[in-house]
Amino acid sequence: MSALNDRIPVTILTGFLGAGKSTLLNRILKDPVMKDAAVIINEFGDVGIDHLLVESSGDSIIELSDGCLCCTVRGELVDTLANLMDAVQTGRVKPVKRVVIETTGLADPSPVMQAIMGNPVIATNFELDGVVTLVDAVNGLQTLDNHEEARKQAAVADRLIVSKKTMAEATDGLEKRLRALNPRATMMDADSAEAGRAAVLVNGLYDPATKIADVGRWLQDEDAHEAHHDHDGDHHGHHHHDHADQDPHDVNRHDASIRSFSIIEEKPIDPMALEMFIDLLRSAHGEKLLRMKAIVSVSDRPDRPLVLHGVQSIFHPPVRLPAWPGEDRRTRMVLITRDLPEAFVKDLFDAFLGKPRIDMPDRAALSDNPLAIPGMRI
Ligand SMILES: Nc1nc2c(ncn2[C@@H]2O[C@H](COP(=O)(O)OP(=O)(O)OP(=O)(O)O)[C@@H](O)[C@H]2O)c(=O)[nH]1
Repeated sequence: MSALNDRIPVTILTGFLGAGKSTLLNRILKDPVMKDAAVIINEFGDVGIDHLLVESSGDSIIELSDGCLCCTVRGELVDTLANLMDAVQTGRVKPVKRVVIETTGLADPSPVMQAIMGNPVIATNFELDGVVTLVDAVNGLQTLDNHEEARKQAAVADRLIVSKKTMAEATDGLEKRLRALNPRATMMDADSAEAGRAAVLVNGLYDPATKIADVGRWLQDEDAHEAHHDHDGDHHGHHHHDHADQDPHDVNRHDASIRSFSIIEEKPIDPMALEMFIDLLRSAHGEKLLRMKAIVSVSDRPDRPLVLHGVQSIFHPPVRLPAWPGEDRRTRMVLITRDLPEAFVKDLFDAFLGKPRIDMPDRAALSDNPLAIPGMRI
């Protein structure tokens, strides 16, 4: 198959134990569009019952053995995806248009995302499309308090789906907290009709068929936000918004280390500077980088933006879009970090762009990093 053009989108469906992942997936699988989808379910515990709950099973439901996705199953997930690809290519199973991975409730989603992006064979054939996270309205707040994995699940989501709302007394607190943790994810109720449609699984940075990016969706309210906070005094030439930083009392102390912010740059970026910036970010601060998505104007081909996305130190091979998806031709990056302050990342970015500040090291001082970025040759 011709790589890159035909990559199969993979959606990760996550959410804490009992949040309603299987229930929602069952509904979604009834959507006729899902007949060409493969579902991979990661079990935790000895008895694999989830696959029995997923009613429309058949050949396309694949179950991983029990175990934590972050260690043993990561290799198994790679093997499973490789086998699936092989089965499709040799005609043993019908072509697959989408893969859904339902994670165990206890999983940190990052290793799952990395399994898709980090292996060259897998990344040639599959594209991480997005992360859909279910949050239970009854236990959600408490789960977020008690489990780092649950906070990460919510922070990296493209879509947040709140389940069991009818059973909860009030959901304002939970929704506010999810908003602070992840200002850009679209939020919906599990009970709503739209939550049960296959379209909830589609969150990609661009459509793999047309390569048209949906930047508006992944930047969410960026424009609305800019209208309210016009940072006129921003002498670095790009705007920034730390959504989680509005009111310190708004942010739960457990969530305080997780940040979501954007970097916007007007001028096209020198490819070497971009490469070095990403390289340093991922090699030196990878574990703090929960997620990054970017559409970049690169100075060698400013008419054809580059889409980058990564999780921790692992990045998908960059994709050149045929054209800009809209009028706005600025570089836009969205980062979700943990214990990595916005100001630090922005100073780093400025330094690589050749905008050093008096108290900051310049690009030359930062660029003696020996690590190369696989797939980052642009
Ligand atoms: N009222 C209500 N109940 C729900 C909803 N979603 C799930 N449930 C119930 O919650 C329980 C757990 O749902 P599952 O779909 O098994 O949850 P899960 O996230 O797959 O659970 P694990 O696989 O254990 O992590 C079941 O009894 C469901 O019927 C919802 O939106 N509303």
